[in-house]
Amino acid sequence: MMEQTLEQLRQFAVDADTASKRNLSLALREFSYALESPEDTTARITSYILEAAVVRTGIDVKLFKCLANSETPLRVEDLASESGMEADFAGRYLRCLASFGYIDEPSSNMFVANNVTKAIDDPGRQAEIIHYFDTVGPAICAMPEFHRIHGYTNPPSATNCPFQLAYQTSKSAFEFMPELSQYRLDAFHTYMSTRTANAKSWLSVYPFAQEIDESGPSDVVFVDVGGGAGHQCVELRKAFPELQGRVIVQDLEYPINKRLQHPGVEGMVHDAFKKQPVKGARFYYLRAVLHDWSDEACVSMLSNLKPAMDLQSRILIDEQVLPDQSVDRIAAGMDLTMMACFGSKERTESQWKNMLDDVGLLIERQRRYEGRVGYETVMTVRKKELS
Ligand SMILES: C[S@@+](CC[C@H](N)C(=O)[O-])C[C@H]1O[C@@H](n2cnc3c(N)ncnc32)[C@H](O)[C@@H]1O
Repeated sequence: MMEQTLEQLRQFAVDADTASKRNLSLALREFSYALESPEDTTARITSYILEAAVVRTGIDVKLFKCLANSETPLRVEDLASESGMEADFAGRYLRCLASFGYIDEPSSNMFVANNVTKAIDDPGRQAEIIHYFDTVGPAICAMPEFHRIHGYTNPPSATNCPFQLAYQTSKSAFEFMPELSQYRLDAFHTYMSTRTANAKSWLSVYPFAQEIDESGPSDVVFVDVGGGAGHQCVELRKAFPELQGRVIVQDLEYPINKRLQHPGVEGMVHDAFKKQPVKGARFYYLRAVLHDWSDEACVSMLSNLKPAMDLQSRILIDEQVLPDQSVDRIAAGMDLTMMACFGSKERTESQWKNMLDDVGLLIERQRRYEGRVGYETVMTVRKKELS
C-alpha cells in the first residue's frame, strides 16, 4: 500500500504541472512537519546553516560536477582524488550530503547523483548559491543582533540595515560591493545574468515586436537601467537582429566596465539617482532594481527618470508583485533578504501603485510570467498626465 502510494507520488512529481507540484510540495511539507518530534524540529532548524555550508564546500571542490558527470555510483576514494579532498574528509562530507538528500548513497562508500545533484550542477545556480552564502549570508546572520539594537521596526535606510553591521561599514551594499573579492563580484554578476524568472525571458511575456513602432538608427529603443552585465540588451539584440535604433545598458562603473560586449549594445555609466541623460527612449527597463530600494529612494530614482520620458516612452518594471495573502516562502524570504541587505522590500500591487502614484506614474498593464508562483510581472508604466 505504502509502496504503491510512493510510486504514484514519484510519477506525479514527473508528470504534474508547476502549480500542482507546488501544491503537493506544500502538502508534503505540512505532512513532514506533522511527523516531526519537537527534537526533530529543532534539529531541522539548527542544521540549516550547516547544510548550506556543506553544499557551498561541495561546489568549491566540484563534487556535484563529478557526480553529475558519472552514470554509475562512484567510490569515496575516486571522488576524493578527483576533487582534491583527503579520503576520510571526503567520506564525512559525502555522507552528510547524502543524509540531507543532495546525493544518493546506493551502497556503503558509494555515491551517485540524484535530481538535486544535477540541479546544483549548473554554473548559474552555483553562482546564486555562492552569492547568497558568501555575500548575503553575513547580512542575514546579522539580522537578530541588528533588530535587537535598532528595535523591531523596518531598517531606516540602505546605509543602516543588517548589511552594515555584518560588514562593519557605513556604505550601502552597492557602494561596498566593489570592495568585495573579484570572486564574489563575479558570482553576483553570473547569478544576475543567468537568472530569469522561472527560466523564462521577459520577452516571453512582453509582446515586444507588437509594441515597438518603426524606429530609425538614432532613436533610442531600449535603456536597461541598472542592467548589470547588459544581458537583457544582448538578449534583445539576438531576438530582434533587424531592430533599428539604440540599445543601451546603464549601471554603476564596475558592472559597466565588466559588461558583455555585443554589437549594437552601448554601455553607459549612469547613477540612476541622477537625472536620466537619455531622452525619449521607447522603453526604460528596470528589472530587480527597485526592490533594492526603499519607497523614498524609488521615488527619487523614478523622479529623475520621468522628465526624460516623451509621449511614447514607457517604463517596464520587471519585478515580483506579491499577493496580499499566503505569500510563497521564497518570495517572503526574498523580501526579508532585501531588508537585510538594502533596507528595502518586495511589494504588493497596492504598494507598487502607491509608490508610483507619488511620482505621477501609473501602471498601464501587468503581464505575469507563468511559473512556480507567478509573482514575477512585467508592469508597463506611463506618466499619469497622459490620461
Ligand atoms: C539586483 S541587480 C539587477 C541587475 C539587472 N537589472 C538584472 O535583472 O539582472 C541591481 C543592479 O542595480 C545596479 N545599481 C545599484 N545602484 C545603482 C545606481 N545608483 N545607479 C544605477 N544602477 C545601480 C547594481 O549595480 C546592479 O547591477
